[in-house]
Amino acid sequence: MADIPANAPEHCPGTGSGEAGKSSACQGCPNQSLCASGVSAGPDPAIEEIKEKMSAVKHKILVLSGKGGVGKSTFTAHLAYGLAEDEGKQIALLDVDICGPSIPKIMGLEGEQVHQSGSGWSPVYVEDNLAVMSVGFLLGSPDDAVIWRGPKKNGMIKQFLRDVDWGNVDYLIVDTPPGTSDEHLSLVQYLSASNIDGAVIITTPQEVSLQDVRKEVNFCRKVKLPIIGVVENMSGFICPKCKNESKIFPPTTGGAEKMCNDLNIPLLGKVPIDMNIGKSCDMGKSFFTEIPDSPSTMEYKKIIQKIQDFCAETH
Ligand SMILES: Nc1ncnc2c1ncn2[C@@H]1O[C@H](COP(=O)(O)OP(=O)(O)OP(=O)(O)O)[C@@H](O)[C@H]1O
Repeated sequence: MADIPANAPEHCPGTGSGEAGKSSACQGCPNQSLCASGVSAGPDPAIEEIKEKMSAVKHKILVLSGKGGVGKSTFTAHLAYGLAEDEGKQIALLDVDICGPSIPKIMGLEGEQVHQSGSGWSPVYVEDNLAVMSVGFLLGSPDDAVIWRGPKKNGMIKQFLRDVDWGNVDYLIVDTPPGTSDEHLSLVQYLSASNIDGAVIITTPQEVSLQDVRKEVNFCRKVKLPIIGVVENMSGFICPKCKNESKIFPPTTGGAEKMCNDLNIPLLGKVPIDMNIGKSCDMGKSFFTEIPDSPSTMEYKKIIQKIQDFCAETH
């Protein structure tokens, strides 16, 4: 008997049917590649196991972007650093940017490996209260390419969510690939029973990036993923000498602010360009400790506070 998901399009053939993901009714459905991969045929016992594991994780946040290169992984790393400043809180960062894992480099963890213990895969610790897991830890060299089809990516995400020994966690932050791909569908499928707090979407002020954010917002709405808000990154450059601001990527359509107003979603903040951000990331160090008084650091921290406030209101 075919199982019809709640957000299915009209004439959905159902996840248990041979037509799942392949019929004309599936075109444009956010679940299409997931259904076509066959992972949703029949109840997946991993969902219950993941739900059990995730019951020890208080807040879950996905970091998304429409385009690549807009600063999503940099933001994710600094969200984790910022939250971990409260030593009483346990933070976990999961990098599921399977084809381009940059978190190990940004956080100075290149060459680290994952160890298997009796209670699962042990994550790599940046601080006592900041644990990281990335597909990058499973590759032989940072130059190795991951060329996987949907079902294999789905299997890896399942393992990451079910088998990593995070312990009790206050915030799990997930760095995702740009766009909406197999990885996003798998995450939503596996975490849907586990109360995701919501998604933070990163963009630059340019229309070319904002256009893809609108798609991202549609995706979130279709799969019922709450949107915590949008971060406009690389939002101008403040000259360290004269303090004048130059718009390096001038918005032609009103930038993220207008888009957020139009779509009725919060704009969490605008992070200016700071050349030292790239430098800190290349050195694998936190920009917050490297340049604590940068306008970008201050804006990041305001945004992190807003995200904490959002999560505190949800549960
Ligand atoms: N506010 C900023 N000011 C200056 N440089 C920045 C800023 N934010 C990010 N960068 C730099 O921009 C580049 C891209 O950032 P990042 O790798 O985080 O993007 P991304 O969106 O995760 O890309 P992808 O999804 O393709 O991996 C990096 O070199 C990073 O150091």
